[in-house]
Amino acid sequence: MSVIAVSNLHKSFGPVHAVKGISFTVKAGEIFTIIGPNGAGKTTTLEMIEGLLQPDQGNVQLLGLSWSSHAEKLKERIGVQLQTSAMFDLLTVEEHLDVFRSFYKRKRPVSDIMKLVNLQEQRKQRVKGLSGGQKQRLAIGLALINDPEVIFLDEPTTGLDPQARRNIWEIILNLKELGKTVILTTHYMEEAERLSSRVCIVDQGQVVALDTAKALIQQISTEREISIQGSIVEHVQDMAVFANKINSVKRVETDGIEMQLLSTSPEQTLLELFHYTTECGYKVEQINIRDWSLEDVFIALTGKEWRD
Ligand SMILES: Nc1ncnc2c1ncn2[C@@H]1O[C@H](COP(=O)(O)OP(=O)(O)OP(=O)(O)O)[C@@H](O)[C@H]1O
Repeated sequence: MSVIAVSNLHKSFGPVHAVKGISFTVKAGEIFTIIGPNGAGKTTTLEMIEGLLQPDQGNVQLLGLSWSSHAEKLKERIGVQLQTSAMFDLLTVEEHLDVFRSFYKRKRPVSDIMKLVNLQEQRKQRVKGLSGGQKQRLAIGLALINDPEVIFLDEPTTGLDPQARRNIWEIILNLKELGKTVILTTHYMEEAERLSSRVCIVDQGQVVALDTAKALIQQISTEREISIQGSIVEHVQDMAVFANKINSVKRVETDGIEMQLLSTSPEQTLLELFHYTTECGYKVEQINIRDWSLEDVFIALTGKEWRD
């Protein structure tokens, strides 16, 4: 069943056509990630689904309901963490959760939330003393206080250090374990690849691609890049001549003691190549098989470099 169904969403701000006909559906229990560069239209799309912005055109169905007829019901059933959260510097973590809890009929115990977002030790700490990562975890905790079925997280890890980012990833994966549906936006390709059930790549207000990260990556190429480092330039040149004759090898380039191959079957290519180097007594110092990433998908589909 679709928890979210958006069709043909459009939104302009004056002359800026920020969202140009976005459509997708999100299934129950998915971590659905909208990824795209700055200004791609991610937040605008999210805010139209969250009921914070009125679309100029198009339709949003959330939990089978629409904002125009069921706003109050929907607010009880969703949780929203905005890109920037206004908090009260002098209130503690626990006090924040208590205040937000009072806004809802349906609620989860504060102790549960503190455990979920790993803030038990900071429960008596005032917000002004929290680190960036802790503040962000509290913002997520506030979005969870009504035990929502659908949780919207708008760039929850932007600006955080790698460890703090990983802590948030863990929370998001736990939400999936709890059966929640999570809609996430991010700039970070690695994050999208690690967390998402499906990834929606957005650029200039439009969906460029939508699928699992694995399927998107497979779609751009069945070829893999293999880098090999030898020890003597002449040997590497011989290896390149040999590699060029291997059926599964589509391209060979050398640069000094480095050789790069594009292969449709890395295992087969390496097997044949090692057979050759062993026979010739050539030394191979290092091998690296590069995985394609979502970044490669973005570049292949838009012709643009990814700007993190
Ligand atoms: N309230 C607004 N008034 C005017 N222009 C806006 C407004 N909100 C967004 N825009 C413009 O709409 C476009 C899409 O913005 P949006 O914030 O949705 O992008 P985004 O993908 O979320 O970007 P970021 O990753 O930087 O948050 C941008 O060109 C932005 O400047």
